[in-house]
Amino acid sequence: MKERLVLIGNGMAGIRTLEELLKQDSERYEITVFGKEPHPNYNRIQLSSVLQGDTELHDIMLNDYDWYKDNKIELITGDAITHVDTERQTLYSAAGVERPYDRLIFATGSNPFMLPLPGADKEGVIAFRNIQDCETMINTSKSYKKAVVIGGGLLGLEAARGLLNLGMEVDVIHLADRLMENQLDGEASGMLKEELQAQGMNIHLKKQTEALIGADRVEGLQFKDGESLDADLVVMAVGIRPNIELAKETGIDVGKAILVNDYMETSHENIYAVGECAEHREVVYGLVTPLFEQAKVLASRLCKEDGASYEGSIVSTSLKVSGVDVFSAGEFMDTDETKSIRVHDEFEDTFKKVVVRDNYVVGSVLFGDTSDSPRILSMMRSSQDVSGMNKATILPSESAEDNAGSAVELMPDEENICGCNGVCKGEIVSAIKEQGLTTVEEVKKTTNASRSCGGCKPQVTELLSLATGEDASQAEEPICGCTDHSHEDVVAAIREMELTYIPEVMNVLGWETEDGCTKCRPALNYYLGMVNPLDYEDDENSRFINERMHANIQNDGTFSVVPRMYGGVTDSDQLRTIANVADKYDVPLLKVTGGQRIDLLGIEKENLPSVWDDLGMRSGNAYGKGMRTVKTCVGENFCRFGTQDSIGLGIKMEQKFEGMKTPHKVKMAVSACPRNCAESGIKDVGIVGVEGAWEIFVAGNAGVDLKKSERLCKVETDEEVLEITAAFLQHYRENARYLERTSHYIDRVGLDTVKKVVLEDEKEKAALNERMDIALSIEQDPWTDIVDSEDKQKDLFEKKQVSITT
Ligand SMILES: Cc1cc2nc3c(=O)[nH]c(=O)nc-3n(C[C@H](O)[C@H](O)[C@H](O)COP(=O)(O)OP(=O)(O)OC[C@H]3O[C@@H](n4cnc5c(N)ncnc54)[C@H](O)[C@@H]3O)c2cc1C
Ligand SMILES: NC(=O)c1ccc[n+]([C@@H]2O[C@H](COP(=O)([O-])OP(=O)(O)OC[C@H]3O[C@@H](n4cnc5c(N)ncnc54)[C@H](O)[C@@H]3O)[C@@H](O)[C@H]2O)c1
Ligand code: SF4
Ligand code: FES
Repeated sequence: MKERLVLIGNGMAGIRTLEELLKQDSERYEITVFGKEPHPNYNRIQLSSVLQGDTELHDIMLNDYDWYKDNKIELITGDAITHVDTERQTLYSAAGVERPYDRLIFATGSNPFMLPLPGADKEGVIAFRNIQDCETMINTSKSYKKAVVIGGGLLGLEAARGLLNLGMEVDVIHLADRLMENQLDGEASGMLKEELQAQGMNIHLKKQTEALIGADRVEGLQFKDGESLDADLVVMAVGIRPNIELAKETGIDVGKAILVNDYMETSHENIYAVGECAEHREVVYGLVTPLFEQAKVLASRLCKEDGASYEGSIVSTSLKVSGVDVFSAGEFMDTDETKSIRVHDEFEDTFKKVVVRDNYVVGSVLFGDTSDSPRILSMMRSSQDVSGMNKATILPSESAEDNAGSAVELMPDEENICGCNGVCKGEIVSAIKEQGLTTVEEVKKTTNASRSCGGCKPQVTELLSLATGEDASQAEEPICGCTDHSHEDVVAAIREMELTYIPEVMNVLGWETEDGCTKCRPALNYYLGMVNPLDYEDDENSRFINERMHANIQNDGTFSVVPRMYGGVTDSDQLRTIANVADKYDVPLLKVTGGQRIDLLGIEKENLPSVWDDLGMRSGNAYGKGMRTVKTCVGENFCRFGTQDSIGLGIKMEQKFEGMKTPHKVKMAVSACPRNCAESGIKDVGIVGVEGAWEIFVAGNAGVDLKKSERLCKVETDEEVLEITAAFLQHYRENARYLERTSHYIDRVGLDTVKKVVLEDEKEKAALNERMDIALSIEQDPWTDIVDSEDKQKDLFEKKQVSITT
């Protein structure tokens, strides 16, 4: 019989230990994992990127449910272990689950430290540690304005940048006299403060909070110096505390955390600890690089008695805030025993400092240009004696590098590229050459490089380009972890092999998982529908919840309903109907949207079909990957400046493209003069009236990644606008990757490529229009469809759903 191994804590260190263990001996243990959070293992580090709008929540899963299934691991999520009986070698959970163990791993991580201030229990006072915190911040930003972050360390500043991106006003309250005082000296910290202030953060140093004020919800902060500040949201980021209560109650020796030896063994036989909950040689780590090193050692200990030992780690950090490059490692402050080399370039706004003690590099701080960080870290890790070196060469100037080749090219093979996962240049290059890797995703899968914070992705991409001779930044990436096939491969296969349904695509292309995942299923559903519009039967279960319910789910589980109003025009009958529906269903909030529509918020799920029926209006498709709205200005009908009928054209466009499905949402606008009141300059398709003609702009984007649209052409008639818009959108539908906005698509392929087809090739323009007409010919109003079908209503509103909720 196999030994039973139980892991408490389904986080980054614990699961990395299992991954390493499975690599060494996949058959040795029968494994059970308990995780308090209701998710499979995700990349906690990337919560900052999710908050900053660079990544979606569904992209940060490291091991989805299939991974556990495929490796025969029993996973129990949303349930905490509350008691360990070491006599009976049995664990007990909060939900009453009981499991025996032969070996037990504590990987319980940390809890965020919450300052015990009066008022700290008020609504709106949170930490930043998990998916729920991240969702709370995103949702709060939709209704509130003022955020205050307490703590100007790594976490606080990453949270503050995220909240700024979400459109909130942000104040950072910091206790020390400089930001990131655990990582930066005064000079670098001062430069950081200036940069963050320029980005819009209000930073308060040497400020101590005395109380949080407000009724039920937080309304402000009271400081020790008598000052106060308004706040709708307070995020505490003042450090973490190892989660060791359970270990303590079990009788395991603890100090600051669970005490472990060089093999990650605790004071109890067959009980181990790894990650932030472990204390090794008086050090508790709070970064993934050392935790992954511990994981490797523990895995080898679990496989053999004479495995490697853990000797401690040299840690380095980088702040993940876009536009700010900061790196810090080891001893960064000057002392009587150290000397430092420093270069402060006030023209380029960069600062570099390397600290040397007894002829060894022991620390560094880099600001503005962190390209030297892998080399410096490598010198620290290998304890390189620099006594014989010309000290100036420790910090080479950029121009010297430019002449001699890129920094990555010049690195020796043993130098680390990926700090988080400890992967050196030689390892990556051999993997690329020996296994014929061509994409960053493949390198990530094979070597782990770039799997955590993603900070090393540019270097990995450069190595790929150097090794393959191709520009790897343009390489096609696999759709997701279920397959090695790229979006382009899959679309080509669907066309060439005439594939017609999702399981067939997965089967023919050798998918690695049985049912795919939340990334590939919606993409395949879109591609199949795009290639075979007349024959493909849409797979509702492969859609995200909003698209399946034809309404937007809100933070309290209710839905928002936006009826279609072509061109943003309504009349008194429609308004009366909407008002009657709002009264009948006690709609808590009626709101005019940015797209000039009326949003009925707070509708209960079971009332959706009757609300749609009572409204008698078509769906505004405000929830889907497809055409959303055409916003219009009043134009020549009423405006003094208007020379064109913007409303008329807007309505024609909206009627033509209503229901169109696209890789991502598409927003349009028509303004009747260059004053641009309908904001045509930030839309996927924006039309602007000029004397006797229309200018067509494309690929604009509002939101987090603000981008001004690019001018496609100028035409004279409404018909030409419709024809060129259809050709442009069909080109986008056929060639963009699923979830790629028009702005990213044009960035990738270039506007000239699109112009050649859409403007210069009459035959292709006509063919694109024809294919667009076919696609549009099958679109039906989804609300009417559901209202008219009892079966569909039962299916959607009575049966329990298999959901893709993120
Ligand atoms: C927003 C953010 C950004 C970060 N950025 C970086 C970065 O850029 N670089 C870096 O190196 N580090 C970063 N970190 C730190 C890094 O994420 C942590 O060091 C790492 O996740 C710790 O791993 P762990 O497995 O020890 O703990 P965790 O990932 O916290 O996992 C522990 C898990 O155990 C569960 N658990 C606890 N008690 C029980 C119980 N009794 N029963 C069942 N389950 C239990 C917890 O719910 C948790 O899911 C960041 C952290 C945050 C919050
Ligand atoms: N990029 C990264 O590597 C990264 C990003 C986020 C989080 N993390 C890790 O997550 C963990 C938590 O991060 P953190 O920034 O909360 O911890 P931290 O301990 O690094 O920083 C906490 C900061 O809060 C300040 N502080 C403490 N009490 C305060 C008070 N009363 N008022 C105002 N400020 C106060 C401290 O001066 C300190 O600078 C750490 O282990 C960190 O390394 C790392
Ligand atoms: S865009 Fe020009 S025409 Fe339209 S409302 Fe504004 S000023 Fe008037
Ligand atoms: S350095 Fe963080 S993933 Fe490579």
